[in-house]
Amino acid sequence: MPIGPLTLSYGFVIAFPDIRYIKLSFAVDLLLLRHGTRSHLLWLLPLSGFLTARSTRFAVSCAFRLPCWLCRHLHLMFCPSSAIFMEGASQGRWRGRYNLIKEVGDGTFGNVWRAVNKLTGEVVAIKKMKKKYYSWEECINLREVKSLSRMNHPNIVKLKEVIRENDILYFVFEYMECNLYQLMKDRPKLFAESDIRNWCFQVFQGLCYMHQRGYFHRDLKPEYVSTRWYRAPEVLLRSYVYTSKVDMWAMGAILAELLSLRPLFPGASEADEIYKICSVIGSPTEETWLKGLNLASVINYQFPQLPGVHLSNLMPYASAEAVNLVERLCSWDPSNRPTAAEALQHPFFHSCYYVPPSLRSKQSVGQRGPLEHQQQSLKTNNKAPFNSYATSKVNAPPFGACQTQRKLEMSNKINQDTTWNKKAVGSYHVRDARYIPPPGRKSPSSMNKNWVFPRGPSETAVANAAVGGGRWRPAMKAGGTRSDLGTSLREVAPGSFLRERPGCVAPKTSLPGRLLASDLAVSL
Ligand SMILES: Nc1ncnc2c1ncn2[C@@H]1O[C@H](COP(=O)(O)OP(=O)(O)OP(=O)(O)O)[C@@H](O)[C@H]1O
Repeated sequence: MPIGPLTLSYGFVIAFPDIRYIKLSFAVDLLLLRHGTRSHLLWLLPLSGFLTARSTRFAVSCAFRLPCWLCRHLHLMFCPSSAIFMEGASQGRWRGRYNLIKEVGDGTFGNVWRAVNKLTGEVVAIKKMKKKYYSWEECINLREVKSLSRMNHPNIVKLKEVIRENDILYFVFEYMECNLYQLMKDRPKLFAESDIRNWCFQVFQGLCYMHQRGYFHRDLKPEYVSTRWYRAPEVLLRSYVYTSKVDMWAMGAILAELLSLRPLFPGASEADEIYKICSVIGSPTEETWLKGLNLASVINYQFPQLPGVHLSNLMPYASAEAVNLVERLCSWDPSNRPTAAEALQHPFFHSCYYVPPSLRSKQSVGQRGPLEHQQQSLKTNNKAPFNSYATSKVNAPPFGACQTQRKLEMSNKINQDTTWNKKAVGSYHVRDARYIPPPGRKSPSSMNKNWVFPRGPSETAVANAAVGGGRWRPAMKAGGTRSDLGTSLREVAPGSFLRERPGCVAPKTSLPGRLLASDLAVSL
């Protein structure tokens, strides 16, 4: 009789009651003990041997795991925020608590399932990590876990539980019904700007919260699409140090995409990405981004010399405020981009703030709502409401001051008879506006039919300017490909998303704009 190992494993049956094969083994061995080795029960012996071998293996592994288990409980004792961490076993068959409905996504690091909590009926997203985790320490030190467990904001997707069972790690997130890509892809006409304002306001609130706590997302994008399109130039040029301003760049690109239903910088490669940026916002100069020129020279890269276009040509139906915000967010120099807190003060978001009725303009007439009317009266009185921001930026015009100017520029530019404008404005007719899918879903060549960039001789030159000589730079997130900018840059792997639910109106009370922050990085 295999008494020794069994005695050991019985002990662990108590500690880990939901390990089913141990329970089974326990039952079979009891049977053998009761009936001795009666011949008609001899057939049970091989089965018992097999189960006992498993029990032995389990017992040995438990002996190794026990210290980790104790560590985790000590950790829980001293770190209350980690109450979301659960050893699957101690939760008593956590799978029994959730109904897995269907797989909704397959990321680099895990598969995501839609599931329902049987007890509460709550719909959740369960992400099963592909890599095995052999200790709790490994799990607790994961960037995703460390950062998300500290975030508690209505516009940041909630990490509800972290479960480790049989060395497999599961994250239970609140479920997001929709993402920006899904919203845009079947969209037959442009979104109302009030909707875009509402969504972005919420995302900026989430970002503000996150940035103020020393974290940034660094992989904001509408969905599972090319991260490159939203990647800030300092990252493309492999700056050693980058900050939360990379999120602000991405938000500029996303806002523009929402306003026009076309990606703003749809680069087919890294070199092409920089080319696209130059062709939209104009090449950087010593005045606009000296540091960027230095970064480029370090990797032996030469910017194409392009004048850029007025963003209002690319989004002719966007308000001057919206265009101005995109312009500010997509500044070459990160220090010229507003912070999330500053962006929330931008005139584009004025109507998102509640103004008590007593302070609202008495003359609010016509079709404008009182808030919009008040905003309008601020404009006509030429009061830049947030002068502190405006004066702190030497090169940047104050938000309020530029509005009239931008409107004039916009109407002039739309009438200009250039190939760029003709094509851009023509393709932006509201009734024809359709989302241009990312290359993963449609080939870049077919995409170019809809997204026309001025092609000059420099484009090939830029692509060919992918020369060696640059140093390898550590990327903040592993994985990826060889850079076409010459050095072995590791691409910032896609990691996380911007989520929002459609149909929300009141930004302060509803929760559509969520940051799915699985790729949070700590600010340097
Ligand atoms: N909380 C959620 N609610 C709804 N769907 C989600 C949620 N989290 C993830 N998904 C879906 O699962 C997919 C994979 O998400 P996941 O976070 O694993 O990886 P990823 O960040 O998209 O990709 P990668 O890991 O390759 O960067 C997403 O594209 C999304 O469609």
